[in-house]
Amino acid sequence: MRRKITVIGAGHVGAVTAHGILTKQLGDVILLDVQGGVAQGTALDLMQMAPLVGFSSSVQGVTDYRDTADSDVVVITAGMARRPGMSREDLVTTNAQIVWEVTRRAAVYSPNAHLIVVTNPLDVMCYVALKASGFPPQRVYGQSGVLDSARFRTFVAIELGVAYEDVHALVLGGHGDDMVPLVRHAFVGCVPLCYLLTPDRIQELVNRTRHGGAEIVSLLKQGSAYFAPAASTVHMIEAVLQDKKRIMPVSVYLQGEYGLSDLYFGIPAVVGAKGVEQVIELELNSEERALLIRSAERVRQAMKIAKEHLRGTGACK
Ligand SMILES: NC(=O)c1ccc[n+]([C@@H]2O[C@H](COP(=O)([O-])OP(=O)(O)OC[C@H]3O[C@@H](n4cnc5c(N)ncnc54)[C@H](O)[C@@H]3O)[C@@H](O)[C@H]2O)c1
Ligand SMILES: O=C(O)C[C@H](O)C(=O)O
Repeated sequence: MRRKITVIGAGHVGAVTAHGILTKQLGDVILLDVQGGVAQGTALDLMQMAPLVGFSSSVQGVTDYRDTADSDVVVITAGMARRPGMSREDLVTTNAQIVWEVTRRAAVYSPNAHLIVVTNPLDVMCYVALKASGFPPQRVYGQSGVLDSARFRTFVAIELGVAYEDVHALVLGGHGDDMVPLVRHAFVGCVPLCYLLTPDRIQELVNRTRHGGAEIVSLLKQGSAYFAPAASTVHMIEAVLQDKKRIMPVSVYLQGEYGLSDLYFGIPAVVGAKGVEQVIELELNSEERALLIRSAERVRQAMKIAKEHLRGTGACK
């Protein structure tokens, strides 16, 4: 039997994620949006690729959560994207409300699903989805580090003129301007990055990675990136549905790991059929630890705003 994947939010990221799921034949897609015509129109457009691309899965655009019942994976992309001059945290109250509502409704119909959160500010929205769903943290996690790491790898590969897939690098921490690209853990082939570029040049690539989302927002002007974010999300869905046990940075609920508790934060994890199957604790030096703590502080500040907002609306205690 084919797997069922619901994508909530049929905007830029949602539509391209659905496209990736279909072309990789990962399962049937339900695309749900609060704007009915958007979900239906996008689904029809995607379906008409089938004879050309050769996939056999189906895609349906809906507005009714009953159509999402018994999904294996629910991807949450619903919400506002930022505009030039905004930080991701500026979206926190609007998107907390949306993510709370869509998660509660989806969770009722798919109590055994994995929830993969994409909406920003990412780490806070994962927390909102955890509380709204009541699911175990192992099945509620977020996409950010796969994208941030892909950006870092891309910039290094371009700089050195080597194949993108031969650059291995990890970006940890919150999905914000204080994210932590781990230079000591970056390799080109088997060669440490610090042997290949000067510290100043590496720092420039680190800074470009940290602001990689904002760079695209400032160019697009109407919204934020979506091709690489969707590809990153599909990479995670594939790891879950095919039980790949891939190691990737994921926003996971920390319960003491890295000395942090009760927050979602990007760290390397093993992702497979059970969701976040293992959290990997890297040996960090004092400078890396300090950067992670600064990033965690920023996530906590935005979490506080989200919690106060949701309490104020009566959504949660
Ligand atoms: N985590 C990441 O790495 C990452 C990357 C890119 C974008 N994002 C975030 O993903 C979100 C979506 O980005 P986008 O570019 O697709 O935006 P978009 O505006 O193109 O699409 C958002 C969609 O959500 C829908 N929506 C809003 N409220 C809804 C609700 N209550 N129920 C159902 N659907 C609802 C809208 O109608 C719209 O179609 C943003 O918050 C953005 O910041 C995160
Ligand atoms: O930058 C954004 O607002 C969208 C996303 O988080 C990204 O990193 O591209």
